[in-house]
Amino acid sequence: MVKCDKCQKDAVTYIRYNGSHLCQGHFSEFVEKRVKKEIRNQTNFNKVKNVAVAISGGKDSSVALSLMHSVVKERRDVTLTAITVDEGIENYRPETIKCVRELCDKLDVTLEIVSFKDHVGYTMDDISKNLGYRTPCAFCGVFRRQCMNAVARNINADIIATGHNLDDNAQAILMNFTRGDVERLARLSPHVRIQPGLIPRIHPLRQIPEKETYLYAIINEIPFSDKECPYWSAALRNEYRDIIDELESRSPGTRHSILSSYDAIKPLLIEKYPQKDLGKCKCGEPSPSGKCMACKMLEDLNKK
Ligand SMILES: Nc1ncnc2c1ncn2[C@@H]1O[C@H](COP(=O)(O)OP(=O)(O)OP(=O)(O)O)[C@@H](O)[C@H]1O
Repeated sequence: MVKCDKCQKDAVTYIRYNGSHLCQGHFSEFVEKRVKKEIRNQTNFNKVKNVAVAISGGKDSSVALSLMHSVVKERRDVTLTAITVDEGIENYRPETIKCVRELCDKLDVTLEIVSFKDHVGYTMDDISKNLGYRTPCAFCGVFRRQCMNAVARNINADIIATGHNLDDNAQAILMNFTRGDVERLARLSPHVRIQPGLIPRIHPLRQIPEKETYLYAIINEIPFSDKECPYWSAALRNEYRDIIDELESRSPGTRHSILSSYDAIKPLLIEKYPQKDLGKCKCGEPSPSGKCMACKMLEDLNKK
């Protein structure tokens, strides 16, 4: 059995991009150190007093909530709330919500659940029957972000932490580069600019590969669901996931390089694409151009 590089215990994993073998304890420490550093870098706790974590019940957001909880519990001046959006996806969301409740009970964190049905009038299963030229994920992403933002604003959250990991971040960066959507690159979260009505989103797990969050959740007995969304195969992201996986397997460390290149040019992107003042849509959500995307999509759906 291969031993841990830091002690005499058996290794549970090999980290290819830095060549280390780690036991359970040292692996957990390796993850926690980087996540806590990211939380500190992305959050100014002198100003942030009310933290929301968007949790779907998957491994990443469940790990994000657990680690945010371990940072926040040492601070009496900061409150933590979990937010879950119930999109109305049969055979998927009910099971994941069960896991969310279990974790919130375990950590004693207040949970706010908001449903598409109540917020936009349709479940995702209803919407999937009337997609038109759009993919289900196009609707789901827009409505979900709107629900998350509205709830976070209602509870006076200063930030929303999501479970986006290193793979998610590298995919988003590559996707926007290859599409030539440079302006959107400047706006990717973690958000560094504060916009009225839009609660900034942070990514505590942005340095952690997906496989590591999975292992961390298992080792630390964090309840989560690994059920897959039935609409997953339609996600545009999947193509970029395959490309990045291939690059990473040939050249370990590629995902970290994509992220650090992006971080190096982000200040220049922000300078080139200065923040547009956000107006307010009639629904109350911030929008750069009058009617927000969610209202436009809803109008399309109502016509059908
Ligand atoms: N239904 C939801 N309710 C609350 N937050 C959500 C929901 N779906 C996604 N999120 C947030 O957006 C992040 C990225 O979404 P994604 O679809 O990749 O998550 P997932 O695969 O369902 O689960 P996870 O990222 O937790 O493993 C999640 O980590 C979570 O923070």
